[in-house]
Amino acid sequence: MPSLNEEELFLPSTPGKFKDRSNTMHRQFHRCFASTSTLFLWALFLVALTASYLSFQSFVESGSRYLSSTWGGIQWEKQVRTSAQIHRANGFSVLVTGAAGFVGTHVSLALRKRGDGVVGLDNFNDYYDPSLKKARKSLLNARNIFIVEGDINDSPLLAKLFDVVAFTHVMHLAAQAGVRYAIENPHSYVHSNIAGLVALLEACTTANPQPSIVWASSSSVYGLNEKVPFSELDRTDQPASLYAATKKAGEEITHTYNHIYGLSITGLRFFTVYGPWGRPDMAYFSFTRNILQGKPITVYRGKNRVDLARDFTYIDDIVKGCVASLDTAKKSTGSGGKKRGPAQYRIFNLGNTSPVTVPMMVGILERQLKVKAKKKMVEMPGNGDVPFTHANISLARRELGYKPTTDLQTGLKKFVRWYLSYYGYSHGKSVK
Ligand SMILES: O=C(O)[C@H]1O[C@H](OP(=O)(O)OP(=O)(O)OC[C@H]2O[C@@H](n3ccc(=O)[nH]c3=O)[C@H](O)[C@@H]2O)[C@H](O)[C@@H](O)[C@H]1O
Repeated sequence: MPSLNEEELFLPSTPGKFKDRSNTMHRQFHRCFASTSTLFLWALFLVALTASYLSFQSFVESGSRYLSSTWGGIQWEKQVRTSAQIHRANGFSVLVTGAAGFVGTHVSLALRKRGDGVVGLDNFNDYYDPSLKKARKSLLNARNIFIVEGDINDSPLLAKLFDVVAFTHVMHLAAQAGVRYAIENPHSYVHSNIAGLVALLEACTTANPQPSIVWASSSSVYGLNEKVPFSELDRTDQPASLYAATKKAGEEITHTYNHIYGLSITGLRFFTVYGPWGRPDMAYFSFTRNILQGKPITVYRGKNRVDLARDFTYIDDIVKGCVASLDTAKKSTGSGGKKRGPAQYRIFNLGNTSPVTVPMMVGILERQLKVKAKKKMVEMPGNGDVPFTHANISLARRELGYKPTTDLQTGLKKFVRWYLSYYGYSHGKSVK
């Protein structure tokens, strides 16, 4: 049986019909043309199929990003706008980064209390117990302050925030804190204190209007300086920790943005801030916990058994310094990403001006808690600590009217009262 040729394969057979050879050429041409256009149609179909598959994929991806994202959407924008609303004459709308942090929470509350609009931003990382940050968030939510959950490195998020609200000020407190933790996790400092800072400044630069920026530097920039008290005019090129180095870098970076883009910048060098809702990684906080739980505490000592000392500064005094900085900040001068004139650039020490040694701080805690600490005196490990800090605050006093009023005894009393009410205290064991 003869096999079917290609022509027959693709044409329906017409049994009993004579095949007219005179039309063969024409038919072949026609079929050839028909098969080319079929191929073309197939190719077109495949291209269309691939294109729709790819666009479906990107739709699915963006959709899932939207669904998994903690920000965005009409409801979210409404919450941001409402939170940013100003409730006093000539008030501010302030973006507070690190709003669920220790200082961020207190500053946000103070601003809201006087009628400023406040939108918080915090990534709720687990450097220390995130449940404390969530509790601070609840505190803020109860005062109608909305906290956006997100990272300062998230440029689309920052752009969106500035798109939704014309912030007059940014209070930038988000950072990787802690002096000694930098040995364990150096990259976290670069991520938050360098890359995150740059991402924020970029967003502020292109925002219209550009906000004025007040941000947290640190007393640690004075590093190994021996001349006391530390003045803003002193050298700051001998950092003893990566934390200090990133804060110092922040001062240089903000200066660059001030110079090129006209951003108004105020950097605040905080001196060992303490108080209610504080950071559990700090000595006064972890000592309190250990003392109550009957656990030993490690007290570092300097060379030749010299006690370490800090210019411990109470949170309420720091808040006053932050708010005064916002109040006295001049407007940024840039617009459309371009500088239009010189802009304000300031740096202030915010300390207490009366250093206290660490063993004295422990003594105060013992008296407040009515429990004797099990002290282990250990030579200060060379992991970033400095032997003492002491702020000269003349500049802040003159320019901001800054005047700290809380001594360590009074401040720790308030802290201990908060600690016991928050964590509870039963039979020497702290709960929660
Ligand atoms: O001013 C700042 O810019 C920084 O202040 C804070 O750093 P510090 O002044 O180092 O505070 P903190 O850790 O409470 O140690 C206090 C004292 O206790 C000693 N210390 C500490 C721990 C310990 O186990 N034993 C001990 O003796 C220790 O040797 C030190 O002498 C912030 O954490 C930091 O984020 C930054 O803001």
